[in-house]
Amino acid sequence: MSRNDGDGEEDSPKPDDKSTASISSAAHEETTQVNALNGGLEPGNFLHIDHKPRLLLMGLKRSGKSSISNVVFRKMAPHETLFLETTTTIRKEAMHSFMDFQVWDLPGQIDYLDPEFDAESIFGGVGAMIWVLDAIDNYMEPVSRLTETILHLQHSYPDIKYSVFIHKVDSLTEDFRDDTMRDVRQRITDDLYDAGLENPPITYYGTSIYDHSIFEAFSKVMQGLVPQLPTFEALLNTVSASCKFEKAYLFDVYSKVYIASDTTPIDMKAYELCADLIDIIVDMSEVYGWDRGKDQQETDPSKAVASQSAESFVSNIKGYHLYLKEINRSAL
Ligand SMILES: Nc1nc2c(ncn2[C@@H]2O[C@H](COP(=O)(O)OP(=O)(O)OP(=O)(O)O)[C@@H](O)[C@H]2O)c(=O)[nH]1
Repeated sequence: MSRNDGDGEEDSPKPDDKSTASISSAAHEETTQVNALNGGLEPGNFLHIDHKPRLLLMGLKRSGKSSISNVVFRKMAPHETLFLETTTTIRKEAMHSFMDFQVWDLPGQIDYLDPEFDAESIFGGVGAMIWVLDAIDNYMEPVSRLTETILHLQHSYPDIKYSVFIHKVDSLTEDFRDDTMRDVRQRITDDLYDAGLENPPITYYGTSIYDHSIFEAFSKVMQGLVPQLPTFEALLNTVSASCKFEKAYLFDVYSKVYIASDTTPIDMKAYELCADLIDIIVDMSEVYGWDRGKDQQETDPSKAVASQSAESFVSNIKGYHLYLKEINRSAL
């Protein structure tokens, strides 16, 4: 697919044009609902059946956890989240990409630090925890709940990586957003320092479901769980250098989370355009696509890179040329 903007630009990229490759994985999602109570979370049952890195979405009620999960993994329109009901069960989203992830949305009303609670069933095997903090609400309680949680878990589960999504920042002015982010960060750092934990492994992101910030933040968190990240980055560096791309991403098409990118700085405008292009391609393939014998592709690497894979080129959109090429795990 290509487009000429009418000012004489040709469809093919020129060396000095901005070209961005988004290389996307064939992936699909599945969702399982499980009972949040201990009885429904027996280790060895579904928890440890496979060793997919697990990512937990935690935070107080109404902070926005389910909205994030629905917008990123189920393509829910952001305004539809206004009608979401309180989550009472753990919701699992599985992402089958170059690496299989599980994302668990934990109900806000359960006290996971209760000694009666079977912590191993939730936190055993967790790679990363995202703490969703509502930036437009009083954040004293979520900050103290987060620090309690980290202090409680740090000895038994020292490998968990923590991220704080300072969420709903679309409702804040830019200045207030920066102040809020600084303040939240300072409070968490101070509280943990007072409790004896210096330099906690926490990363902070300002997020909103109403723009691409949530996808960008999720991508960064996921990348922290990809052991092959340096290899992917090196491969993407090679692709960029050989093809004279300004930036190359490896996307999971269904979530628009990028598993890796080359090591040049992220250009948010280019990322947003790539994400929009993926939306268009996925929507069009749902209308005009055909069954491509997925199983055969998965098992036969030579067929995986055959001509049936999706490919798209968009010329000179806001000064960028976008090239999308579908690959899947067996092609690597
Ligand atoms: N302005 C704004 N509102 C948001 C955002 N994300 C979520 N919301 C709203 O926040 C409200 C609560 O969202 P939920 O996703 O149900 O919150 P939750 O954390 O899952 O709540 P529980 O299920 O009770 O634990 C909804 O009305 C959402 O529309 C955001 O980025 N910006």
